[in-house]
Amino acid sequence: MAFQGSFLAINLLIFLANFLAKIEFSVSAKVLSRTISTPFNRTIFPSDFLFGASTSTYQYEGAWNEDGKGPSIWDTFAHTHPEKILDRSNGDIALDFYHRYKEDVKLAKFEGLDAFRFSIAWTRIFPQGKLSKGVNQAGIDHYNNLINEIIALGIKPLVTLFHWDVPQALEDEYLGFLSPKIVDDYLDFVEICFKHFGDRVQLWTTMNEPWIFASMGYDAGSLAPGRCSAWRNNNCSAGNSATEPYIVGHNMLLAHGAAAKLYRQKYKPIQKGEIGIILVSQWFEPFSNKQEDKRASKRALDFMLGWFLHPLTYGDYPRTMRKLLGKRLPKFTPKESKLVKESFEFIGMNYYTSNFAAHLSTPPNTVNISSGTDNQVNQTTSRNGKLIGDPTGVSIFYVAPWGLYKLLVYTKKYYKNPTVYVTECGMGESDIDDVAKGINDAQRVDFYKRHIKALYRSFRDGVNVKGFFAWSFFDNFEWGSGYTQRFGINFIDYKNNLKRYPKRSALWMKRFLLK
Ligand SMILES: N=C(CCCS[C@@H]1CC(=O)N(Cc2ccccc2)C1=O)N[C@@H]1O[C@H](CO[C@@H]2OC[C@@H](O)[C@H](O)[C@H]2O)[C@@H](O)[C@H](O)[C@H]1O
Repeated sequence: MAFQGSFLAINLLIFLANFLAKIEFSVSAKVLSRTISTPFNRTIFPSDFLFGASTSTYQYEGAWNEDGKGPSIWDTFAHTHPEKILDRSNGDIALDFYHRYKEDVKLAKFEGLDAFRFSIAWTRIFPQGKLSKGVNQAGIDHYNNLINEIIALGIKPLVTLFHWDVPQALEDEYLGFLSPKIVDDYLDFVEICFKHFGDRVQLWTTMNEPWIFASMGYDAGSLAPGRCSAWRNNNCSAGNSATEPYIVGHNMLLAHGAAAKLYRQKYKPIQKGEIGIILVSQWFEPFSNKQEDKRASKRALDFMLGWFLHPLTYGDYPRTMRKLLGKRLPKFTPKESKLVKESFEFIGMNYYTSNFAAHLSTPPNTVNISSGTDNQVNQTTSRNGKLIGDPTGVSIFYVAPWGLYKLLVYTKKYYKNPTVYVTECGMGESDIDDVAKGINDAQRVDFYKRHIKALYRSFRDGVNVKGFFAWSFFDNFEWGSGYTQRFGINFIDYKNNLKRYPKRSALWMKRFLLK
């Protein structure tokens, strides 16, 4: 197998890692004393703190039409809109994780991971999206085998039930999450998962990043299903960037609430697991000490994190959204508000980068309206000529570990200190094809050292954080960027049978985890 085939390479890498790690772990006491005592390894966190790595179906599995799987909107989107993918690629094969998961999970074990996050493809379970159109036993078998492989190696599965791959059949029938009809079909799907996998899965998340799905899929039109207003000129066949993101976000919250209610009433009493939802936010640093910029920062956080976490915590959208959006923002009925409020045991938080937030002096655009500008914030990545953080291979991401700390402390302060798992955190490089260059990811080692220290500071300051998952376990299909961006702690050689190679960051993680 590819992993065994590169075992010699790994031994050489371990030697390199040992040499480098002696440098990287001997962080000077002065530097650490300001934040944490030496040594810098997992023992500074509680023994049950989970360190893991994250993946997702469409970005990893491939086998897009194998073993009875039906098409998702991502299969359709990537096949019909190759122009929206930087390298015109798709996830038909991806990393072939569908067939190679046994060796891949063994690599996760080798690297010392406590937990492994993956998502379940709705259309492997319901090829036509709904129970009445048939259950695909081969899909159930696949995820049973994957979960059994993970458990057998003593690793904890953290399962994402929906990572953007809506069944195409439901998009065709009623436009997917634009319709409240999806709640019942989603509920049938998650119930099959609870029933068949819940005896071994203790950490469930209902969906990944509703903010990105709603904003990129229905405002920008850059991700599936690729809907947007005509004025965006983004080759969208239909859509309304001013209203559809909020309709979709609302139905996602209702679907989440219904799933959480089902789990808590019917499965949790027996299976004793926990259910949450995965949100994403940047940190928004006020551009200046001016009150208007501090208000802009709060507004930006309301429109990205609060859009979902405020209803989940308090039962309604943030006041700023209500005030600025008026009728464009759906209302919760009393029953819906009750369904959504406190409908989680933990929050998954995905963090990548920070922006400066400044008051927008120009009046809002009242002609070409989009959810992306509704917050009336001028977001920048530099201030007075100084970048917000070190640049990375992804033009919109800068290294800002302090932003993770601030975001977590903000969540503690404004959202009742929920239990949090950082379910994605990572950086990307671009235009790397050479294995030797790709595995020597010194910046990513520095990225993880700095972000785990920031995480520790938040933990020490009372944030109820329970885990940290790297995005991503492997380089993978990065949506609109295709395979041009690499976020993995393990390298994929796309030019040589998708061979896997641990990067320096994976070997650093292994030593940090004392494995
Ligand atoms: N990155 C995010 C959201 C970050 C929000 S911050 C900012 C806002 C925004 O529109 N984008 C672009 C974007 C677009 C699509 C997906 C992700 C990110 C941002 O990165 N989510 C996670 O990002 C991971 C990395 O996403 C990459 O981020 C950089 C983009 O250039 C690239 O296309 C995307 O795949 C995905 O692989 C995971 O599936 C997804 O859960």
